[in-house]
Amino acid sequence: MEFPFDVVAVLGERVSVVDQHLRPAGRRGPAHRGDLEQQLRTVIDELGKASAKAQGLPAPVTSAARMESNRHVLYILRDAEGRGSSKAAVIGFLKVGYKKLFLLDHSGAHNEAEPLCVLDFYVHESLQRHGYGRELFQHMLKSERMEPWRLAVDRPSEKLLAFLRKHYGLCHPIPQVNNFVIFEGFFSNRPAPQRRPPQKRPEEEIKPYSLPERDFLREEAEPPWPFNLTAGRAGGSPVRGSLRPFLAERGPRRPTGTDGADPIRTLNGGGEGERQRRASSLGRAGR
Ligand SMILES: CC(=O)SCCNC(=O)CCNC(=O)[C@H](O)C(C)(C)COP(=O)(O)OP(=O)(O)OC[C@H]1O[C@@H](n2cnc3c(N)ncnc32)[C@H](O)[C@@H]1OP(=O)(O)O
Repeated sequence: MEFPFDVVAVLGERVSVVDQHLRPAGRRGPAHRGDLEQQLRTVIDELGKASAKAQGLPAPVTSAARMESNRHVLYILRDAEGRGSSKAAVIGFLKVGYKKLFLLDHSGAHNEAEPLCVLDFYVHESLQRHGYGRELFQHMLKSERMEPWRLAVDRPSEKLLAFLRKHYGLCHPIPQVNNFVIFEGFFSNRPAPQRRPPQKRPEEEIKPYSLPERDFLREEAEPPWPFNLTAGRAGGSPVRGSLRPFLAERGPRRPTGTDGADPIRTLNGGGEGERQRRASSLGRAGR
């Protein structure tokens, strides 16, 4: 994907990491340069549009404005300097972020968790199946100190499911009632690597509970059973402290709750009647 400006100056590194401040680490030159900031916004908006088009979505789930209002991280991969075009080109991007979710384990018990989620992923059509997606994904895993089986994926496309199967052996999804997909190993007790605890940040506005990234694309307002039975609607759900401190203090982050609680908390196992309702609910789940 080419732009009428030098993306090397805009993005800096080959894989640039962008957070809500829209200032890629490693970019050369002054930190605040209006033209570079505007160009970065253009790059993010165009990538978001291309990804939405590739996935057949009615609207982009990634834009500069949405980045500013969420604690997500974008990994943007660019071409080598001077290869093909003197201005270099953008190859693709991967967007991740932590979300509070209710997830079902193998036994059908509900677990409250806050996993790192894959929210949007795109490689330019002309460059797919050349290993660039894997390069981006590997960079993200290393940077976030994350194992692939600990990720939740927001409504993965068939291409992404094939990608995860091929590169990470993720082929046994655990059925969920929301649109997130998790895989075998998500609930395993394999110890996660030690992470530096995040620094405290002032309280910020609390986001709706378990709100999938793409929910704004749907008209459906009511969360699926059984989550519509808890304290009212999504915004009224219980919240465990402030949201995870994010990239202002960028550094390794723990997958655990900020209150030190177990990151995956079983809510209930359910009785027989509940299991039957859950089974029928699972049958209704869609993308
Ligand atoms: C949560 C979400 O973001 S869901 C949306 C995911 N994004 C999309 O579907 C947008 C369109 N697709 C893409 O942009 C890319 O194909 C990505 C991002 C999914 C993968 O990036 P790529 O650079 O193609 O991946 P990479 O080259 O590293 O790996 C290739 C593997 O990915 C999978 N894959 C990539 N393209 C396809 C395809 N057209 N059909 C089936 N599988 C595919 C395959 O497993 C492939 O291996 P193979 O060629 O041996 O069959």
